[in-house]
Amino acid sequence: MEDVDHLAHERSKAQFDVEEMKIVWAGSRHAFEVTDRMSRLVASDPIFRKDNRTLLPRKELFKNTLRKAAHAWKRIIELRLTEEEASKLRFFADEPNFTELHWGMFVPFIKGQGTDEQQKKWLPLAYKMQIIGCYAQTELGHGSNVQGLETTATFDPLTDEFVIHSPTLASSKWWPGGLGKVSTHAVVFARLIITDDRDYGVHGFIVQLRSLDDHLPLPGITVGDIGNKFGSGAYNTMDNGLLRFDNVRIPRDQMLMRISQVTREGKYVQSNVPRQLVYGTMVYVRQTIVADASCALARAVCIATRYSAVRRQFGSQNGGVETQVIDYKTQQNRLFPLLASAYAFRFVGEWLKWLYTDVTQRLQAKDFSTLPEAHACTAGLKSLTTTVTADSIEECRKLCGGHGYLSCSGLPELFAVYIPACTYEGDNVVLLLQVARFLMKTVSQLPSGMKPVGTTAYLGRVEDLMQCHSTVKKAEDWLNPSVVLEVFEARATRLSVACAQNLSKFAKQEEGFLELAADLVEAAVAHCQLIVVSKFIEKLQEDIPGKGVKEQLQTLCYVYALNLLHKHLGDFVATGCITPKQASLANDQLRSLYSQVRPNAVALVDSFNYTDHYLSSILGRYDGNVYPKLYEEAWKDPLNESVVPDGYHEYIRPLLKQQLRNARL
Ligand SMILES: CCCCCCCCCCCCCCCCC/C=C/C(=O)SCCNC(=O)CCNC(=O)[C@H](O)C(C)(C)COP(=O)(O)OP(=O)(O)OC[C@H]1O[C@@H](n2cnc3c(N)ncnc32)[C@H](O)[C@@H]1OP(=O)(O)O
Ligand SMILES: Cc1cc2nc3c(=O)[nH]c(=O)nc-3n(C[C@H](O)[C@H](O)[C@H](O)COP(=O)(O)OP(=O)(O)OC[C@H]3O[C@@H](n4cnc5c(N)ncnc54)[C@H](O)[C@@H]3O)c2cc1C
Repeated sequence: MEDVDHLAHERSKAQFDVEEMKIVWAGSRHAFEVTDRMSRLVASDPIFRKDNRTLLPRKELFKNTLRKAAHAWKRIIELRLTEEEASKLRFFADEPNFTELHWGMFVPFIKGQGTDEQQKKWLPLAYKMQIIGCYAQTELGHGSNVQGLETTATFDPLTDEFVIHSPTLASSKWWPGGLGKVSTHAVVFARLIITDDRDYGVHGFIVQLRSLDDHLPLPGITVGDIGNKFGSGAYNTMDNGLLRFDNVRIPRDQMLMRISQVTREGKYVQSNVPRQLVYGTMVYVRQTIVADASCALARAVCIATRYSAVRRQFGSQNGGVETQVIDYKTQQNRLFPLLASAYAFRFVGEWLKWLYTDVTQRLQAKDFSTLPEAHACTAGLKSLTTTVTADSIEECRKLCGGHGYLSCSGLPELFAVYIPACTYEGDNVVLLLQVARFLMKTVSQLPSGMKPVGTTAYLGRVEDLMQCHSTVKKAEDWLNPSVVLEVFEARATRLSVACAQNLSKFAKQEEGFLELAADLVEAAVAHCQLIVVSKFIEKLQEDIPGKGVKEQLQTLCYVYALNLLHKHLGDFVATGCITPKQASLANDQLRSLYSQVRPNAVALVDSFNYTDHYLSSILGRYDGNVYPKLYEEAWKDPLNESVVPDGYHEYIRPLLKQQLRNARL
């Protein structure tokens, strides 16, 4: 097969230093080097092959995942990889499996909620994978409403134990990843009941589920997989599980006791910390999901951009070549905002990581003041970025036309793997309602002179923002960060204030919340979009080296903001932040920005530095050699192993003969 770069011409048009942009995308030179090394290590190892995933029956698929996870662990030990390198290796192995929950939730939960003694006991076992853990919170009948969980943990003072029990079918644990077939232990969320029969609400407990000798469930435990999920391959590599307890006894010291304790005498002692800290692992994971959203979106956009540059339709003159579909303004209008969103989510993800680290340090110093904001930001940005990413993967599939529907485009499996992100770690609507509560609380405190800080600081300028009008007079006026920021702040303020005013008309605030939920969600989205826009603008204040790199990012930042403005025109115009004329100027400016993105588009997706192994897409191949490889791939399908298909003699031949006989009659 020829070895040429079909996209070389595209790459030659780039107006910026791609190698420097790769470093901006990775976050630092060090991060770039680690990511690059780990992605190549995985790509060159045949055990991490994944091109056959969608064709394997579930049992084989699952066994193969176990094999890969074991191999990944072996390589991590052999190569003495650091925690950072190991997590990148798992990321590029690119197959959801139990280790995500072990490292991503079980370990962080013990770190966050365990006492020093508990950490000393459990963490070394978990770090060496001598035990494998999962996070068992959700139940068959209860997911979003954590306070409604039914599993009980009743203290027995006679034996100094907790008795873990599933009182109803609805209380069966349902969904935890890694639970179905692998985990030996789980962090179990259960209602704490003490001898006085008082219910102290949900707490976390470490429960051993399976024997460390023969992997059989321990007495009183019923455990299994919940069954096949959406799509082929995809998330079916994960053993999401079900779990029931029949009066299972665990020692008292297996309740995670950093936040609250039960003494030997059965006394409940609450540390001087907010009870919401029991939800801390969710805050941590939501923050990581935002960073993952930019990776998944970038992956889909990389495939769609490269393919749009390869694919040609219409426009041939005098027998010449047809037009590259990336040159159509409609294609650009659908694709370039997604490219801009990938970068926007990357930077807001970076900032959220900083916010999370900051709040963690404050918590250690017993400063809980920024916890509500950290909760609102992680919940809101998790919701916003996963919703957009899930929708955008599907849009990228459509941008690739018919070929996008082939498994080997990589997009169907990516979509199937990604969409549950809109549900897990908090349903996206439920999370936006949490943001709305935070906003309503902030607005209600304004009259008392309370100065909002952090991401709600803009609400402190409520009087100005309720009245301001954009000064834009010509299209280029939109290319000004303060002009853009002001309209996003004004829109978010006006939507929040309108909700607060409407809420005040209800005698009972909770009734108002239920009735106005749809408006509240819109106000929350406006607030979250403002955060993303403002963090992109802040990123551009940094010193960014490399020829043309900052200019490209500036262009993408305006594409991101002006496209949002165009999509939510109703909000911006109805709240009087901009006039219809200014909206039309924004649209003119957006079109002209697309022309600036166009020559750089392929280089901008090259800057993600994804290997062909990670992309697993023929349409998104680095060399753009799409048609020969699609042709080759078709012949690999098991259906093409024989010229005449199995079933011909039973079903096709008799049918044809019957039709022939009928025709003769
Ligand atoms: C092609 C192949 C590709 C392969 C790719 C492979 C890569 C795949 C992608 C990456 C994979 C990433 C791994 C992810 C694994 C997923 C694992 C999933 C795990 C789970 O889902 S675990 C279960 C998660 N469950 C939830 O999130 C439940 C959601 N519900 C809640 O969080 C709460 O119940 C609530 C927040 C909705 C309500 O809480 P509560 O009842 O207590 O209610 P109130 O509303 O009354 O709140 C009281 C006050 O507490 C504050 N609060 C609430 N939560 C928090 C918090 N977390 N932190 C701080 N404060 C919190 C509220 O704001 C209230 O405050 P107020 O001041 O009193 O108003
Ligand atoms: C792939 C996957 C992996 C998972 N992994 C784990 C895991 O490892 N551990 C674990 O414990 N759990 C896990 N979960 C469970 C997950 O956390 C829950 O599914 C999630 O929290 C949503 O809860 P739910 O399913 O109860 O949805 P529901 O709350 O029943 O939502 C159903 C619908 O009702 C709406 N709704 C609910 N409440 C409200 C409200 N107050 N106002 C307005 N609308 C509302 C929602 O928006 C949604 O449209 C996983 C789920 C999936 C899909």
